[in-house]
Amino acid sequence: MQRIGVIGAGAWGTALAMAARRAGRDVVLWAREAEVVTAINGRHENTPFLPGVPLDHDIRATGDLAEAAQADAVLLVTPAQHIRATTSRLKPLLASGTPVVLCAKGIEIATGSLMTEVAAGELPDTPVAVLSGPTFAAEVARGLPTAVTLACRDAQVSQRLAQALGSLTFRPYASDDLVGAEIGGAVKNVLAIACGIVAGRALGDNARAALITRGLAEIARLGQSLGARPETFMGLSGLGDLTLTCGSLQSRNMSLGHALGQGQPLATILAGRTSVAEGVYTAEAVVRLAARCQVDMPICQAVDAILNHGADVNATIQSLLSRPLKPEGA
Ligand SMILES: NC(=O)C1=CN([C@@H]2O[C@H](COP(=O)(O)OP(=O)(O)OC[C@H]3O[C@@H](n4cnc5c(N)ncnc54)[C@H](OP(=O)(O)O)[C@@H]3O)[C@@H](O)[C@H]2O)C=CC1
Ligand SMILES: O=C(CO)COP(=O)(O)O
Repeated sequence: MQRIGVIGAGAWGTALAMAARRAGRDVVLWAREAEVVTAINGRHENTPFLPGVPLDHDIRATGDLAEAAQADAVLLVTPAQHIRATTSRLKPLLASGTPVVLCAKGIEIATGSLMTEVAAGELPDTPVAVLSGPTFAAEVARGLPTAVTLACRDAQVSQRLAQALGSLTFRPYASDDLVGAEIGGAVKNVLAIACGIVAGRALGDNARAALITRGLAEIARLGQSLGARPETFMGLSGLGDLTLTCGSLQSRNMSLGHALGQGQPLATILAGRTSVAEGVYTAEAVVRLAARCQVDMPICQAVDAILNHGADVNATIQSLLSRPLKPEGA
């Protein structure tokens, strides 16, 4: 797998392009916006989405999807709500058998589909993998040590992808639990908003630690109801990503929650941002999925109530604190 096509030149697609270059791969990076192509090819910086990070001069940005699709493997890194449209455009351009790695963290609002379900619908004969874990894009782009889960049903594909992307500072751990990996990545964004709200209300680190712990239980309950393995949630795509994203304002989701906690209206927060906070879109999808699976997820329900139903932050926190206590394992 020498040629890697990266579809989506946001912060994460750009960082993964850098990781693939560090692994010695030839990289073509597709961007939807011409200004991103120009910035990367001309100034070797993704100024709109990853400013201040020098990029490898051999990363070739393009606005031609076909060019990025002519690869030995494709990393799909557009935001979750755009994955279906992007895979639909990719389908006629992809050579048969080219592995597609799903790198977006979210659930499709319109259908409640996981990213692997979207890919199965649009690219039925394509081997897919899920890449997810504790990975702030700027740190990966700068070559700081990072480890991720790389889940794929086909162990050989997983091994080839890990060899293609792995390096001293980017360590893919193989798994075959795709559902577990993507549920962890999607739900942690909602929980990060909750932790941001707690931090923004200055409720303390004890409360944030309790929220992370109870939130991990919610992730595991939902994931296991969908057939995921419990041990996956103790791994990089579960506990690893949850603790990273719930512990740093580098997280777009946590920083959005922090602003909510400080009383800023959601519309005002979103108006001031160009980057995506997937939890804003995933919260409603998680609540609907949990209802279908008959799984109790009070923290995610609370975030959805605040984001989408005008619930008051203080009243929602009080309501969560007033819930009847359960045995710890429940
Ligand atoms: N940033 C990070 O640290 C990490 C992000 N991720 C995940 O990666 C995914 C991508 O996020 P990220 O790279 O951060 O994105 P950014 O917030 O950096 O940038 C937004 C991206 O969305 C793209 N976009 C906006 N509208 C559309 C559209 N209609 N069709 C296709 N693309 C569109 C933009 O492309 P354009 O400018 O061309 O419109 C741009 O690439 C998300 O699911 C995120 O959760 C995962 C791990 C780490
Ligand atoms: O997924 C990420 C880290 O693993 C990035 O988190 P945010 O999308 O909250 O910035």
